[in-house]
Amino acid sequence: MAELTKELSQVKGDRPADPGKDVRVHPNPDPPGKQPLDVPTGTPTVIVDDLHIVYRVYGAASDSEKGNAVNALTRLLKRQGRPQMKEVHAVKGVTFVAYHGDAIGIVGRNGSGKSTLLRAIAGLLPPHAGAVYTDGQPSLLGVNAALMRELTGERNIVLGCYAMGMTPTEVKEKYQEIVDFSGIDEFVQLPMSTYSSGMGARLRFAISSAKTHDVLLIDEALATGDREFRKKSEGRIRQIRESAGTVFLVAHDLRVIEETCNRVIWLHKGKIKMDGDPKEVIAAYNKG
Ligand SMILES: Nc1ncnc2c1ncn2[C@@H]1O[C@H](COP(=O)(O)OP(=O)(O)OP(=O)(O)O)[C@@H](O)[C@H]1O
Repeated sequence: MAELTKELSQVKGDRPADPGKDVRVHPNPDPPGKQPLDVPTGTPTVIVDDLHIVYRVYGAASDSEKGNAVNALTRLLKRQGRPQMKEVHAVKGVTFVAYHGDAIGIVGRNGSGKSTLLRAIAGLLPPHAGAVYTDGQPSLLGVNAALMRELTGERNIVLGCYAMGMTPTEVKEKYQEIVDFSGIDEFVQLPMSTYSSGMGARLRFAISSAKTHDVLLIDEALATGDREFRKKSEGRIRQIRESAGTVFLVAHDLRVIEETCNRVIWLHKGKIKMDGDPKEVIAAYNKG
């Protein structure tokens, strides 16, 4: 771990000092015998080092109890609760380095750990083991701009922009652009509870992408928009990449990934099965 941290600071040392940036580290104690990650030179934005994420579900039935009425009755008669704790090992030793300008698509079957990985990079889930190092503040689309259903689109835009750290002047400058990009028109004056799921997703994307992000994490947000909005969103993602950010994109629509990303990571049962050129990885994923 110390080796990795040293190498990261050496890589950062090659670049001009940027006081606005920081390196956030979400480490956990190394498992014994772990080898340090071999970090290639360049300008990494995210380093995921042998990351393990484990969910703990309290009160969950163990496998032997599932659907077993006798067990349920016995527990009831003995006045036993269900204290069992079940662990779900969602991400199992994932390691990779993302660079400035990367747009990385993450593919995998349902339950393979895609959303969990994004949430861990965003710092929303603590590692069980391993670590995530990020250069700057990662933003998970739709979470950082925490929108409130009972408030109007207008209020959500203003609050969402403030939540992302914009100044009042920046909010004023960006407001109309966000409304136009989202395409929600006069609905902006109505509470978000009146929006369709597609409209909500469009507004969320418009707010979140109005700010230049160091690391933008997008989880299926493009899936709900229509074709026209998807095209606009892809253009916005390209802009973010060009402004030297890094984008992670989870989408079940492989066309979106292929058209938007320069690299694809295939997760299978919590592990990386393949990491590389979008065409090659998607072809292998479609076969396997
Ligand atoms: N809050 C949670 N509590 C317990 N287990 C969870 C939780 N969230 C996810 N899991 C489990 O972790 C594993 C990975 O889930 P995750 O949502 O990351 O997969 P995914 O690849 O994003 O799936 P999908 O394509 O269906 O969205 C699954 O086994 C899932 O059941």
